Amino acid sequence: MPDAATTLLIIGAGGDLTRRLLLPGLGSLLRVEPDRHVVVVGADREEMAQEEWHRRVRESFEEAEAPQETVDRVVADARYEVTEALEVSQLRDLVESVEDGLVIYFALPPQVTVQVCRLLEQISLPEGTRLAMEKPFGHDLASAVELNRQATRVVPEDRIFRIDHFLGINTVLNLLGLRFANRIFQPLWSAEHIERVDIYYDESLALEGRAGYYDHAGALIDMTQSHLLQVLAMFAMESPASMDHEELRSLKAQVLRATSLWGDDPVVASRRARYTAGTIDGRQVPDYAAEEGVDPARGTETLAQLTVAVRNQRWSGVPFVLRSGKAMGDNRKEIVVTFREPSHIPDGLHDSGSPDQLVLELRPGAVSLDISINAEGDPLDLEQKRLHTTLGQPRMRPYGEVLAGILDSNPMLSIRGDTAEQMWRIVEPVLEAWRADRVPMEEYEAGTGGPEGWGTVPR
Ligand SMILES: O=C1O[C@H](COP(=O)(O)O)[C@@H](O)[C@H](O)[C@H]1O
Repeated sequence: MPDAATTLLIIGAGGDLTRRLLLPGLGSLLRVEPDRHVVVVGADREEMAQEEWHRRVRESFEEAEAPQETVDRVVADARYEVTEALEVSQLRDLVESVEDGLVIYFALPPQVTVQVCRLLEQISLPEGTRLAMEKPFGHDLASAVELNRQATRVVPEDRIFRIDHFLGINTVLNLLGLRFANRIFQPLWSAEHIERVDIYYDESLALEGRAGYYDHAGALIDMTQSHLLQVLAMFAMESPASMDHEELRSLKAQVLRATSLWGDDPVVASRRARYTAGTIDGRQVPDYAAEEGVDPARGTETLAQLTVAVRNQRWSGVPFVLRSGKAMGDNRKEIVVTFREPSHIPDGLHDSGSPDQLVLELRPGAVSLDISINAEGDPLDLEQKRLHTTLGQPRMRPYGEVLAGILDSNPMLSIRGDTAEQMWRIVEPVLEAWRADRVPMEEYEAGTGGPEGWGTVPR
């Protein structure tokens, strides 16, 4: 951890993301590394009293259980600047008011981020300035290309940090250890032994007051285009020689370049649905179209399923099914690896009839192996049994891990520009097909497992 101070300048500091994720994430990092020297400067166009900013920072840090001494020190250095970031003179004043190593954190929608980047080009930034950007990076492939072009005119690519907090989730990072430090899995990790891979991120949460953002994004952009494709890349990439960030990011980019829609057809490869009124854990959830702030005419999906192929020698013919939804009955957040049938089962051995499966629970963290063994009775009668272990508690919140990387100038847990473009390339045909209504919008009752028949691989 470097001794030098970093200024974390959050543009869009008044928004929901700063309060819900960024400040608590930073607090959790300070819990683990209480001596870190960071000056938190919030900037937004709305007036906010310094006391109010200090209160928000303090509350978030305390909630994350950062030590009191650290909280007091960081709060004392923190400040808020009323700034219209789309005014170049105000932006210049803001940047010039910062003394120490600067990270500009765009807690803004992509359309605004690109405009601020354009203005930054006209401003002389302190040496070594880093940019950190929230997803989505652009709203389609063309805008992602433009955002990348614009951002790299401000600072070089290795100083741009595109945030994906899933890369800071311990169970996602654990894919590296599980795959590359265990002889037992290395030879099995290919189409020769694996029949299919399902990546689920079903949430029982519904809109939670986020219609302003979510109704424009939908499940596909909110989760699949970003987080789930990153999980897929971690799952399917080739083996690195070391944990070098450039190598890891290149291997992820390589696998995403090889990824395309199943059957090369968005109609075959995708499904979408929206929740209707229902009950989740005794809580009444209204029809999505009736949620506050939703424009029913927009036709936003709250559940998306995408089947993709990774077209290389390792994965040829294996479907990867990516699914995520809101207002689901279960918080099913896991990767299910289904192995092929054994090549031969001796006559007289009574198999369980169920395939071997490795289940990697992302939240909460656990690993299970479902295999056929004799549990009781006739020793030649097999049944499916689960070997199960839970993972330890994460040392900090995912945003804390990601922020540590940014503050230390280590891009390992952030998305490289070419990768962001690849993720849009994969989903863009689906978005077009959905806009043209070529894929029906299905419905599911809130609190259920989604429409019937999902989860099967399309033919
Ligand atoms: O980025 C997002 O992620 C969350 C799910 O991640 P979690 O760490 O909170 O489980 C999702 O609910 C949200 O809609 C999305 O924007």
